[in-house]
Amino acid sequence: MASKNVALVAHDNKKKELVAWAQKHKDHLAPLTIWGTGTTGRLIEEGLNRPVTRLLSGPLGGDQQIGAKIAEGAIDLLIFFWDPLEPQPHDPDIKALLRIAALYNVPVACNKASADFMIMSPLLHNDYTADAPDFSAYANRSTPAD
Ligand SMILES: O=C(CO)COP(=O)(O)O
Repeated sequence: MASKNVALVAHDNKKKELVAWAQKHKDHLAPLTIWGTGTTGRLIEEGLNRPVTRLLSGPLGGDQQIGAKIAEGAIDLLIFFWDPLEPQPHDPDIKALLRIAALYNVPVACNKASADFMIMSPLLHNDYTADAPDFSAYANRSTPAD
């Protein structure tokens, strides 16, 4: 079975929390391929001492790159500790990332408790595959498969 892919993203005030969370769940993360936005990815790499596929920093387009990977079906789980107390310069990109994850039926954890539930779920570690997104309500929208 190909390894599953998890994207880890955190805003600056939440980075320490995400690194500590990742260290706590090092064993659960071990079989997964980890993706991350630029700065988060570097901190996770250092914190776990293992490679992370790093994209651009969020404000420079990293959220959009993660969103594109989701649209391509490359991400199985998004853990995104966004900051509920501080506006970000790239708020539209953050909204877009959360939107695309909802659209493509990708599980999203936005805080430690939901991340705990998801990373320890047997569904993630067995051969569960989420339903493909159902676009039938949007019959006029074309996709490359049409
Ligand atoms: O801004 C981010 C997510 O919206 C994260 O970007 P960095 O990981 O580069 O800080």
